[in-house]
Amino acid sequence: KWHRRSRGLPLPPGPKAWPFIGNIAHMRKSHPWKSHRELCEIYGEIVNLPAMGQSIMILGSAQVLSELLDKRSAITSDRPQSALIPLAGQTGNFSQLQYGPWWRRHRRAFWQFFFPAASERYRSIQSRSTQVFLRKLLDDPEHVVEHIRYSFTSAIVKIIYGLDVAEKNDQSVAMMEKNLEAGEAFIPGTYYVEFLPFLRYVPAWVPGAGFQKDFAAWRYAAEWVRNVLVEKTKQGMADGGTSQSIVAQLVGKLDEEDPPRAAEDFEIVKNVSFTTYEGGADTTYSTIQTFFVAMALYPDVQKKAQAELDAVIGPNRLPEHSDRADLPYINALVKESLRWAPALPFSLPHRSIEDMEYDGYFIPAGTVLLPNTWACLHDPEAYPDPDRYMPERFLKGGKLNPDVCDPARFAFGYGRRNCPGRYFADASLFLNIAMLLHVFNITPPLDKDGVPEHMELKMTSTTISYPVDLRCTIKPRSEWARQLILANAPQANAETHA
Ligand code: HEM
Repeated sequence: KWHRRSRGLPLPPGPKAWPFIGNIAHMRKSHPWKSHRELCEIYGEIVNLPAMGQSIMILGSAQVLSELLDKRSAITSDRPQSALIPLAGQTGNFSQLQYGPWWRRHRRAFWQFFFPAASERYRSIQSRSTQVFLRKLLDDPEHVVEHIRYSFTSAIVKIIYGLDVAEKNDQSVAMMEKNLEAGEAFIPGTYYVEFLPFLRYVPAWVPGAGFQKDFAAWRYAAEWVRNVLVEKTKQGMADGGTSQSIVAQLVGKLDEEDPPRAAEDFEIVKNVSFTTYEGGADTTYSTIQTFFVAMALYPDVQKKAQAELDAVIGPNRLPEHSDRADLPYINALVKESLRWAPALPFSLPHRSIEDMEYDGYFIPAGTVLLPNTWACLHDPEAYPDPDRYMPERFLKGGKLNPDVCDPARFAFGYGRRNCPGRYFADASLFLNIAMLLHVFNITPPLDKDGVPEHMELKMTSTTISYPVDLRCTIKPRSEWARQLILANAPQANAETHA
């Protein structure tokens, strides 16, 4: 039967697999995108790496990604269904849904608010949250990580739910943060229940089953975010406070004449709002953090960017979205920040739903396809000297060079599952980078004697990867920059609404 299915074609090559556990050791390696690139150097652009009875293949080149995930997207856009998804409360996260009509309804509901023109509607909210971010950095530069988080959360929660987030002790933020922690469960090999699903039935009191407590807390947080925030928006719709939000618009379209359909659509409202925060939070957060590290390590790049901002914007105002076309170097910085240390180095796994052939090899239906995004963005042929942060690689004659492959092509994923929030994310990155560099100098951390400390880029080995060390010195460029921040800082929300 196998011979008929495969038509005698071999599986792609790969390292020798152990009986039953297969290549699980390869899956559990730290920074697997680096070790998997080494495997591709030995075996080729597609490597067979079965583990625990599951067919798994690494896709390690731009060519194979384009052929399998973009061109054959109709049969490679499914997701593997891990036992961890329901355990961690992520059943409502549509980025985890199987390819099919139910996923498509979610994606459509999302896309109507985030296609390129729709994404422009959020520019004033993005500007406001970035201005608050500048003010927070001015007052308290030590807590840059918390300020990045607050800036993104306040913008996205306003857009999705129409709610204001308090600066401190906001219950919604605490719950969303707890829910994001569930991402840890998906780091391959963290929990054995991923490979031995029967473990999910072991009660929490059994020695060694402490993981059940982690999962219960994540499930609680996920359900809280899915239900409570949507209810708050519905309450706010009565007095108009939240009526511009995505949730309010989706709720307004529910067909009350058809209760079963309305009930399904309401589930989609809850899932889409939940996924918007999950999809955008850690990714944008990671890329902005990477940008801070790059600026501290590459002062020449920073100076060039500031020279461009001085010439185009000047000292009397902050950059805006409408300045984008006049700021090619800043645009190059956005691209290089997405490339240098991608937020999702391994993207998200895809899964094939039909048998297929590629380059003389057989790829059976049900294979998990792992895209090595990091390897493509660090391919020395496409991006010479890839470990160096060098925005100039995207420029020619002072303009963006269309001949250099846009990192967005890899960083935002592939085919029908590619990131539907990419236009929103890109606008957010541009505005943050332009505003930050216009008013701040970012340099390495100083020791107690004021001497710059050693700094390097080290990324976490997690699905969404971010810099391990973000200590840097952030100071206003001069008195005019300080005044500009103060003059533009909107009042942040001091009260908790929860
Ligand atoms: C720098 C920022 C971002 C990066 C690098 C990024 C990257 C990605 C990647 C690699 C995927 C998986 C694609 C695939 O499976 O092939 C993805 C999926 C997704 N992203 Fe983003 N993303 C970012 C920001 C955002 C934002 C701001 C939002 C929401 C406003 C968002 C919403 C989503 C959603 C909903 C999915 C799931 C799509 C699906 O499965 O159909 N992302 N993103």
